[in-house]
Amino acid sequence: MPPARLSTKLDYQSLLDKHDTWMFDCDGVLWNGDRLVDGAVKVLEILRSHNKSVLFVTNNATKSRPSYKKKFDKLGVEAHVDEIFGSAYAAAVYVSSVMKLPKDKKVYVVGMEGLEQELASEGISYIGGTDPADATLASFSLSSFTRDPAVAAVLCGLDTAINYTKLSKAFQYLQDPATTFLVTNDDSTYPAEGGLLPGAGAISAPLKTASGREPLSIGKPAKTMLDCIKAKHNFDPKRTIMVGDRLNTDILFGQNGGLSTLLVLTGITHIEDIEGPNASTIVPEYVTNSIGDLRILA
Ligand SMILES: O=C(O)[C@H](O)[C@H](O)COP(=O)(O)O
Ligand SMILES: [Mg+2]
Repeated sequence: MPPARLSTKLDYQSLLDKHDTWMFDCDGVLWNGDRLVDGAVKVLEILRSHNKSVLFVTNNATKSRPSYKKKFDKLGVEAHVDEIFGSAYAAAVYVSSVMKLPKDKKVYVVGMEGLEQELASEGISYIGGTDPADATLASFSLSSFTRDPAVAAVLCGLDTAINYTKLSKAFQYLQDPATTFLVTNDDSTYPAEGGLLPGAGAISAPLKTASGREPLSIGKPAKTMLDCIKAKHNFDPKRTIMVGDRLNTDILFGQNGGLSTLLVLTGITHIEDIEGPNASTIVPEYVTNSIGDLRILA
């Protein structure tokens, strides 16, 4: 069944009446890079004025929840830290609460401050990440590498300072099948301001190729992220809607969780991805151009 294309005030009013909890993806929905989508602030205000629960669910692992709160504040978007769920947070919770990584073990991180901060918040020891010693474009020599025997997992997320040294070190650990291979998410591209950039999936791809291993992906569409939200918020899946810009993460995440799904066309997905001969098999329930369209409810 094709998605319902929202257009009239009645369409948006009906969506508002049917859903108490609104989960918003961030990149490509609320903003692209640091550029807000037109109407995003107003729409969130309208939803809150109707006593709707608003949550933010992002696969972007570059920031911790407190760091995201600073971005929300800087952009003038009302958000509370406990409404924000990022894949860095979900990955840290997974390592601590699901893997139950022993205290004498460590994680080798390919990623940025967000991942490090969330791991630290969960009491997880890590190496790698933004370690200045790894921030080099020099070629990598194994003669200068000493494996840390405490490393029991490799965790890879979006790293805009990726280099051969980080990939080489992570790969050393991944050659041991006992080392757990985790990625925060698999997004192939990142919807930045003005266009697309390589996403987290493009950062972990070299490790998958070199190791021949498939990692466990924590972020959307996996249920781990929803489990993290359920641990902090009560919501009725039947009266919850996931608003996203990527079919194989946001919309699939919503479908996997039994949520309604609203696709917006301000990020990754274009109308030809859901209509016509090359349409995806992942079909959102609703589609609208932008979350700004919901300003009609003002
Ligand atoms: O590359 C990535 O990690 C993702 O493209 C990006 O961060 C997605 O973020 P989201 O759309 O889930 O907010
Ligand atoms: Mg997105």
